[in-house]
Amino acid sequence: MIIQCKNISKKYPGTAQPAVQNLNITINEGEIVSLLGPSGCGKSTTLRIIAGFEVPDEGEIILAGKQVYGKGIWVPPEHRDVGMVFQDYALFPHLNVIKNITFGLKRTRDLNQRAKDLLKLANLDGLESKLPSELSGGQQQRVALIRALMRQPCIVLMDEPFSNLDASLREQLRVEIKSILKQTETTCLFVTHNQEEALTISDRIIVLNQGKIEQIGTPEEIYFHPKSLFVAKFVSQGNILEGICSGNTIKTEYFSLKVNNIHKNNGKKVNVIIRPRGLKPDPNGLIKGKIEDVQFKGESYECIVKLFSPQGATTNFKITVDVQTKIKPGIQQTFSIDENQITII
Ligand SMILES: Nc1ncnc2c1ncn2[C@@H]1O[C@H](COP(=O)(O)OP(=O)(O)OP(=O)(O)O)[C@@H](O)[C@H]1O
Repeated sequence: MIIQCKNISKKYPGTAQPAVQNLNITINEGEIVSLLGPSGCGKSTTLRIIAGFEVPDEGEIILAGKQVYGKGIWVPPEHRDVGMVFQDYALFPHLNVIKNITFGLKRTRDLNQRAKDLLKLANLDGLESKLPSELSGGQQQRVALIRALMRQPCIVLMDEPFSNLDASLREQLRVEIKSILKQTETTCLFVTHNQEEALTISDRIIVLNQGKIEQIGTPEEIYFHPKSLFVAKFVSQGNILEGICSGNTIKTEYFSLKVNNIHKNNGKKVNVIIRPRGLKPDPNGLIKGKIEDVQFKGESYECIVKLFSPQGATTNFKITVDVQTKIKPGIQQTFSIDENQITII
């Protein structure tokens, strides 16, 4: 185990709520784990506590088997053996690439070889003598990662590493950074508020809400089996309807669904979460709606559909359909439900 955080809590002076509360986190060697949550949920505080830039009020932190906080011990950041990668790259502007990545290290033959290998792996070979200002944002972020890796830290901590880049570059860099981390067998904890980013890059995701852990799991577990409404809404952008179980049917205000294994909930209220691909245009479908908005996303359309209840109520659903689907704003459309895209909580 590379990181063990036990019952970490931190409240900043003068604030009403703790920034993080009773966090228990373990990260295994070679894992890429993301801390995912909305602004202010405590992601950066958690990362900074692990790095040693913030001191928690209580708990214990063990990094690569060494106690760095708790039981009367506090190890300063420079002795924690962690590498940091920041949103704004934090490269030395007056030093070229090779000097940036070897800064503060003894230039031995082994070190030079390591620098060469890592630059090649990050597709930066040939750029050794360039200054940061002569590089693109994606190249600068890869230099920042290589600089962290040069010291062979037990873990790399990344705080929103992609957020300064535009959307297409961000997607490309995610793939490149993941590949570098995996090829170097680096353990990594990274912070993001972007659910798509967390789903694509992580082996496991820790979802934080108001300083507490909502759920920890693989991207698939978090996406397909959210344990709370918060996770369902935040991670899978699910549409939520209240329903009542009756036999193997759930009745909602807008439609009824046949669902297996819900007999034990007979008569109970549940929440039905329908992910964006759960409502499918179907000429034989029984659910009626009106397309309110259509956004082209390249591989798919993201649409807002207004559903009508028999009693005259309406609600807006966010759905995703393939680009082959004939859909445009203003049309009436019938839909069916894809049971694989539903979670009952
Ligand atoms: N130095 C500080 N002093 C007082 N309160 C702070 C301090 N740093 C953070 N906070 C508060 O602690 C809470 C958690 O902040 P934190 O920055 O960890 O959240 P975050 O999830 O990283 O948010 P963001 O994505 O916006 O950076 C917030 O309510 C924030 O206002």
